[in-house]
Amino acid sequence: MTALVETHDLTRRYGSNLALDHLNLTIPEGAIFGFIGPNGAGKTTTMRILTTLLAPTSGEARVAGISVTREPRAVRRLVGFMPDFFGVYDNMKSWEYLDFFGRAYSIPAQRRQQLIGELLALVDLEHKRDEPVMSLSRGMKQRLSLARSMMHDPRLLILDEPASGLDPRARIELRELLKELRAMGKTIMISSHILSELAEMCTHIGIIERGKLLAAGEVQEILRTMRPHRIVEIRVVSGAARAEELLRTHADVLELRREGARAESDDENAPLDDETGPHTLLADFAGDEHALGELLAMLIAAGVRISHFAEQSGDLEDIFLHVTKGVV
Ligand SMILES: Nc1ncnc2c1ncn2[C@@H]1O[C@H](COP(=O)(O)OP(=O)(O)OP(=O)(O)O)[C@@H](O)[C@H]1O
Repeated sequence: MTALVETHDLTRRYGSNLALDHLNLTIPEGAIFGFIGPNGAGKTTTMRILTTLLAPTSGEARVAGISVTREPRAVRRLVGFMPDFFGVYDNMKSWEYLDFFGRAYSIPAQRRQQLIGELLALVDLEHKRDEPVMSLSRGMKQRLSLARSMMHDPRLLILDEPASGLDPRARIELRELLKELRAMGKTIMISSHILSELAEMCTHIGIIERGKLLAAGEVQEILRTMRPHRIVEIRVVSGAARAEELLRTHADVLELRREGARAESDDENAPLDDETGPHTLLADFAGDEHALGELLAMLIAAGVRISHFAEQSGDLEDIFLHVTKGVV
């Protein structure tokens, strides 16, 4: 994949406050890139620079190879921005709101009409076409704002905290919408604190803190490299006591837990009884993929019957805490 966004030593100061500190970021074309960081990490600052709303103190940022500082007008044609707050114009109807921005982009009247219809359909707001913007729910306003950011058919969509303040249903709708946009060939950069939300909808993530990029790459790759070791979930239908015995003495099993077991439980050390099963065991496993295959074969050869044997996916929340340990 070629990079649509590239920053090189991007730095921004507000007085003595270093908001971005030599940030080197790459977003491949076609990616949904999740930009994760705690409050004040520098997410909005980065996004404002990429949308040409803010100048960097030093360093370079390019969209499709075009410099945001040298050719801002050309960059603006490529980028759609949805800020973390919804603009005013409350008295306008939904279609008028889009029409207003369409005029600002000098889109001819006839094309504008058609485009407004298409965009309202895309964000599922056709039924609100003639409703005043102020009567829309927060989720609907977000979607209208997203439609607005797409009026000029940008290649890159930059969405600042689009999931904040949305109820779970509106979040799912947003996620579906992002998938659709990706299928349309858009590259999307999205910021959030809601890490587990991003894991499901992003192809790539970058973790930023205090203006520095701590980790970046494909979601699966980050999950793999950032996790110290894998947790294997094993559901045992019969032979649980034998399974536990074998796992406890296995060199690659660093720790073994019974799912649902309480640490203070009296019978924690009593052998597992198949009558009360099936039992789920969680093994903290330090071996590689090959060793994992061997482990399964060994359990089966020992007569243990297993209905489920899988690596826990681990979520971004864990990784985020791991990467930013003690610094947040
Ligand atoms: N206009 C400004 N003037 C002075 N300092 C600013 C300004 N905008 C941002 N900052 C500072 O720059 C740093 C980065 O802020 P930024 O808004 O980019 O972070 P963020 O990751 O988007 O945070 P949040 O998740 O809270 O929106 C913070 O320390 C913030 O206080």
